[in-house]
Amino acid sequence: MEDTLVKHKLIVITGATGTGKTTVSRYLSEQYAIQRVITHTTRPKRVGEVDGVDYAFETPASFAHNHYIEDVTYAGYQYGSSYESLYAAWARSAFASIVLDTQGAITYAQTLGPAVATLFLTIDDPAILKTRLLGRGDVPQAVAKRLASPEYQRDLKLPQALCASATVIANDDWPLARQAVDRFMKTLVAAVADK
Ligand SMILES: Nc1nc2c(ncn2[C@@H]2O[C@H](COP(=O)(O)OP(=O)(O)O)[C@@H](O)[C@H]2O)c(=O)[nH]1
Ligand SMILES: Nc1ncnc2c1ncn2[C@@H]1O[C@H](COP(=O)(O)OP(=O)(O)O)[C@@H](O)[C@H]1O
Repeated sequence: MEDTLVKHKLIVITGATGTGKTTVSRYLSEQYAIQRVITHTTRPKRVGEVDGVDYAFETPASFAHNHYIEDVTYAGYQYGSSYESLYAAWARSAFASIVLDTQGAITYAQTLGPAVATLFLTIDDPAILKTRLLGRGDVPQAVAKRLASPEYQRDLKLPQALCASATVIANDDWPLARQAVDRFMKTLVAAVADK
């Protein structure tokens, strides 16, 4: 494990629902060939989502069979990140990315230490998030349930435990956010090359 951590980086992307975590992880994959760590969930598939690409979709029974680095309950469903998925991503590229809630982001920062670089996404007016979720094609009842969850409220704010280490990116405007991601990547690549 020690050896693997020296040679690899994990970009943890966190923030509230709809702030653009998936958008950033797709951008990192397309622009920088950064592998996405596929996590597991019991929530129902949304329109357009593909099993094994967006998530490993599980039943409550099958969810229990994996080996998790951490797992959480978010808005009534289970989510977990497995060792198998992390190592599968790292086997294909030195950098990988994973999308987590803030609880998971704290666990990863504490467990993997300097191997982790955290991105926290924010938005100036959270009221816009509802429009984004509906625009994404989420079912209105699912959006209402998500926005009423304590996890949603919690993830709007950068947790104290990540204040010193996370890079905060405002995603009110995608072209500006994309530039901030590019600056973050430049710094990260330079830091790794320095070692
Ligand atoms: N801690 C943790 N959070 C996860 C995991 N997989 C997904 N999440 C987070 O669970 C939350 C809900 O994810 P999802 O249902 O896809 O909703 P979305 O954020 O609106 O796209 C998001 O904050 C995800 O980042 C995981 O394995 N562990
Ligand atoms: N800056 C932005 N302005 C407008 N829409 C955006 C922006 N960033 C992302 N989106 C859109 O908002 C929706 C939610 O983004 P997504 O990346 O799925 O968020 P998350 O993974 O954090 O829930 C998607 O339809 C996405 O295309």
